[in-house]
Amino acid sequence: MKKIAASIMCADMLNVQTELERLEKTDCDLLHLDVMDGVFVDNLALGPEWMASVKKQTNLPFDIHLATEMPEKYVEMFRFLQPETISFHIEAAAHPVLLIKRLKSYGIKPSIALNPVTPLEDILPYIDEVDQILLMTVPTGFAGQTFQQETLEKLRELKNILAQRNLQPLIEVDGNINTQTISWMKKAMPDVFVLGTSALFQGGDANSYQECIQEVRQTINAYR
Ligand SMILES: O=C(CO)[C@H](O)[C@H](O)COP(=O)(O)O
Repeated sequence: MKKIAASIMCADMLNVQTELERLEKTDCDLLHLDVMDGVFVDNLALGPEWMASVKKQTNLPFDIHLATEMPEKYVEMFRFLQPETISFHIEAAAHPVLLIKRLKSYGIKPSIALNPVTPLEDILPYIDEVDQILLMTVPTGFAGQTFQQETLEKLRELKNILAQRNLQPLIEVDGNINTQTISWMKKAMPDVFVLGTSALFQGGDANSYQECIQEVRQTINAYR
């Protein structure tokens, strides 16, 4: 079953409760939460206390993306939220194997993230240890960017490698994900689709959110 994650940093931040209520009425599967430290990326986003308040208002499982240096430190900071998944960047992790083990010991699914410019080779030593691979389709850091076409080849290559090695971590894609960019992935469909400003959060209401998610699901199903 393919999963849809709503990227809450793209929501109307002055009306978060309403946004969460709208998402609860859809068949969205996950809440994607970006942590940005102003160092790994030139942006700041989403702290642990704010997320704790969000958790009280939603039943959606948390899919946390650490767009940070020192992911080891941030895992300790965010683990109390009991997220389903935490993604950390291969570019930032000092000891990926230890971090993966630690996440597992906390009952959190480890996910390894990579930016469009990062070669796939950098994550290959770890792909048999993780539950998910987060393939960024724009440079991590900002909403509203343009899809990087070269990530399509990376996606195909990753799918081939996983098939050859008989591995089944989920592939998550994030960055300018909408029905058009999903249609470009028809040769290699990912498993988890993060929806931000380019599909979901466009100032609509609960109905338009559900329509958007249905349309995205139809597009995914058309190419499976
Ligand atoms: O990854 C992100 C920013 O780096 C956000 O999670 C978000 O998904 C961006 O979505 P969009 O590109 O549709 O605005």
